Amino acid sequence: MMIVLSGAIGAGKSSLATILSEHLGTEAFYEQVDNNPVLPLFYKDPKKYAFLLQIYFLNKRFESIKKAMVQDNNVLDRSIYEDSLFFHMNADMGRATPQEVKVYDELLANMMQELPYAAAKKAPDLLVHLDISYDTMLHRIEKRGRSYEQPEQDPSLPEYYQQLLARYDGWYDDYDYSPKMKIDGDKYDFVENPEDRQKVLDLIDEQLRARGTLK
Ligand SMILES: Nc1ncnc2c1ncn2[C@@H]1O[C@H](COP(=O)(O)OP(=O)(O)O)[C@@H](O)[C@H]1O
Ligand SMILES: Nc1nc2c(ncn2[C@H]2C[C@H](O)[C@@H](COP(=O)(O)O)O2)c(=O)[nH]1
Repeated sequence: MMIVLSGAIGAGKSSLATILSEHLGTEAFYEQVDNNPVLPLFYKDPKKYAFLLQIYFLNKRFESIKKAMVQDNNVLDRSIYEDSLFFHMNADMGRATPQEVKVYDELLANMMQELPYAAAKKAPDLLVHLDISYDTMLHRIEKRGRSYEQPEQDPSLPEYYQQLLARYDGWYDDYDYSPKMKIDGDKYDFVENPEDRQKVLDLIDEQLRARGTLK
């Protein structure tokens, strides 16, 4: 069983990946963040580092998907399908050149052809999208405390976060690589509240059972 999680920054993907993998007895595969040397550089100088960061993420994501595919059961914290959303938004903000966009889009398309998803042999069994409001996003980013993501470090970040959330709405509506479901990340505190956690796990189990993925 392969489950992929999606959602904006601070939506709760890593937290839910841990909870869900423990619940299902599967392995969680996390995005490369704390040991990512390019991420702090990107936040300091997005125009200079947007393309490099994107290549870094794409390479790490591909590596992680290859490792995940070796296991039969896994949960992936963020899907490869969201990478392009981030990069195109940054490009639209003038942080990447049309040539960089072309190279990236072609590289992504090439790499996607190598994934078993492409042959529809092993599309994810379910995409679980964590939907959050802007206020929740800011609160969670603050709670987690990565310094380079804090709006006090850079007054342009609130606008960046708002744009990102707005793009996610359309992205989720258009996503059609696998079955999908949305969880209200404002409503359920699956990190601190055991009842909410159980409700979220029940919602996911229900979707997996309905599709015969979970007996
Ligand atoms: N549903 C939730 N309710 C309360 N706190 C949450 C929830 N989801 C995540 N958090 C908290 O928000 C912060 C960001 O969560 P994280 O799982 O790292 O998000 P993501 O991986 O999507 O960026 C963490 O401090 C986490 O404990
Ligand atoms: N420019 C991009 N930034 C990205 C991408 N994927 C993740 N990120 C950033 C956003 C956060 O600051 C951090 C980790 O994201 P979480 O949602 O896991 O907190 O990395 C990307 O493709 N491009």
